[in-house]
Amino acid sequence: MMARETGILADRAISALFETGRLISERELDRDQIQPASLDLRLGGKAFRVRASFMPGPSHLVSDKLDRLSLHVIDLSEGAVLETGCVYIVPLMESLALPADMSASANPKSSTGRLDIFTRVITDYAQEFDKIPSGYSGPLYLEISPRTFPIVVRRGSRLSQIRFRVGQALLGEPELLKLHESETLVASKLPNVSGGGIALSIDLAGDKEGLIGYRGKHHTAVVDVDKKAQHDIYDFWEPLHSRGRNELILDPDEFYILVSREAVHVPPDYAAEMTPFDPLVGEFRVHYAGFFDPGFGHAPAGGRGSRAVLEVRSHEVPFILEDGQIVGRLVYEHMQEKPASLYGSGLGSNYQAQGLKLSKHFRI
Ligand SMILES: O=c1ccn([C@H]2C[C@H](O)[C@@H](COP(=O)(O)OP(=O)(O)OP(=O)(O)O)O2)c(=O)[nH]1
Repeated sequence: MMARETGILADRAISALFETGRLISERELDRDQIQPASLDLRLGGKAFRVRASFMPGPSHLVSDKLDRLSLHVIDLSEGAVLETGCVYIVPLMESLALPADMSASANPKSSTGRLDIFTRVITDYAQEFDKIPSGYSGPLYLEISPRTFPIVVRRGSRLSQIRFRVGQALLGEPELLKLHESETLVASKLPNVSGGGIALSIDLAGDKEGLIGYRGKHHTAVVDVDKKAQHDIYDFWEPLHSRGRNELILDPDEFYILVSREAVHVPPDYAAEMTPFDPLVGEFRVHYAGFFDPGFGHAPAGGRGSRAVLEVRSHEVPFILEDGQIVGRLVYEHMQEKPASLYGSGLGSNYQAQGLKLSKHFRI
């Protein structure tokens, strides 16, 4: 099939960006750094502990702000602990020289969101976080603020990811409904399409044992972001069980890992993104709206029945979530072309065919 002109760049096109000097990295790429529709971004060698988060604004470089706001510089070459409640800025190894018709957007990796590590990509002259305007040329920085667990990171750790886009690629509602009819995007009897996205609701009925989710513990040991299956779940998480009512009272400022009631499907020619549910409907939100890869939940890629894992917080007031309540929406975009490798097929993918799944750092 011919590549579309507009759309999200697939793996091959991301590799080509390196070859043409549109993407520059201070070190050779890691083997699995290019994903089906995104590139993982790597931390550089130092972290700046800053007093507070900031936006550079139209007339400032990030480095200008760091000169003013940096309290201490931390060497990441051997690894260092980033503490909860503190804000750090880390220059990333990758930088950009995008063509005029190409923009990009960034998001925490799902593993980062599941650890409640708040991250946002910042560019020079930025007026928005995680958005890289068309034609941007310059460095990338990552703001990091661990919320629940202190973490160990090092030069090369991958916390955030970036997607590249040519033109406008978002599916309108009629197109989204048509795709849902042929491909079942969200396995719901009554698909709810509105606000440009298809709704996901929460499962609070639980599994056979009535497990509905996990609540992060406080004052834990540190999590090394680069190590898989290192930690015992129960040292970091309190399991939550249904007590018959299929509801959960969200405690403000606690962090919850929950799961969607519906299975989710991203066909190979599309990429999806979860957007938080309208906060006007309740003072809670899916905290880290994330990227969903082409092939996630796709049966030929081993994904049948994959649910979406949801990272949920309530703000200001306690809030009762009920089984089946809408908590987020998936928006879909066209890929420019089908990726060479789909999510779940030989990329070391951690979450294909997942149910209620904590991040890869924990062992059962
Ligand atoms: O809020 C989210 C975001 C994503 N996902 C799923 C869909 C996505 O395709 C998959 C992997 O996401 P990502 O690539 O961001 O995670 P990762 O940490 O890089 O894991 P992997 O190593 O499996 O790519 O997790 C969720 O369940 N919930």
